[in-house]
Amino acid sequence: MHTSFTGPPAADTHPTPATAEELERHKAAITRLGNELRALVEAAVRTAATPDTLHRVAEGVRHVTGQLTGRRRARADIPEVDEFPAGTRIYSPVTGAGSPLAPPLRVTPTDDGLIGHCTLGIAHEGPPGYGHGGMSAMLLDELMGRACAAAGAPGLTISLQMRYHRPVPLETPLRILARVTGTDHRKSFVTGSITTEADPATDLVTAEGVFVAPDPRRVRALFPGLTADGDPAGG
Ligand SMILES: CCCCCCCCCCCC(=O)SCCNC(=O)CCNC(=O)[C@H](O)C(C)(C)COP(=O)(O)OP(=O)(O)OC[C@H]1O[C@@H](n2cnc3c(N)ncnc32)[C@H](O)[C@@H]1OP(=O)(O)O
Repeated sequence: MHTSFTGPPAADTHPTPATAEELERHKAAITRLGNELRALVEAAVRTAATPDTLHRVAEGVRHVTGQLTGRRRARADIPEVDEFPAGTRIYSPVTGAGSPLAPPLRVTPTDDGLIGHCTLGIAHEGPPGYGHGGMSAMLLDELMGRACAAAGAPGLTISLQMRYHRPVPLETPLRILARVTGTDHRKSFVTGSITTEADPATDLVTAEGVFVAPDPRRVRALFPGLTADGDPAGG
């Protein structure tokens, strides 16, 4: 089990979860906080509250933030609830239930790749009422990278070619697909697309990417939180 937190224990924290049940409890708590944070972010970018109210809320948020800064994981640590690189990434800005940045994208396998489902909010806006192009790239980069991992060749993006055919509507259920189309040594070639759930025949965004499984001699340096066999470090 990976011990992901460092620094002195604080009085308001609990010991690192060790059992599967405790890990599930920890995941549920992280997810609950993520849900509340996403609601806060969406409310913050939508509100028409007065400056006085915004100042008052900002004070409250500052107080809340102060409750989470006592005990932190180090930058490259892999959270113990994660299954890196192919499974749960609980703080991923794309799929992470615990990240206020993530829609979050829910990923399931298909016959030949992966499918993701999410709905973008006003916090992800580019053109008024539509998704930011960088969000589309982030959704596709993540799902295409996960498709490589699901195919047994986890890798990092070395190129991502985006094509924006039509704007991506906000507050509309989306369907994202990713599929590995070929491999060449450590390289995987991957395609992806974004459509709405309601009209899966109309591509809004498509992408072609190349992902490279890092040279095994470089993996340790790139990801110090992993052991040589690819499992999270820490016993
Ligand atoms: C455990 C996994 C966890 C995987 C964890 C997955 C998390 C998914 C996250 C979502 C996806 C991301 O955001 S990924 C983050 C964005 N991407 C990155 O930061 C990657 C930055 N790039 C790198 O660090 C490096 O290029 C690596 C590690 C990917 C590859 O380095 P390497 O292992 O030393 O490999 P190297 O021998 O140089 O290259 C192998 C082949 O790929 C080609 N190649 C390498 N880099 C490039 C490049 N930038 N542009 C063009 N081609 C390139 C080389 O020419 C060579 O082709 P040939 O001569 O054999 O033909």
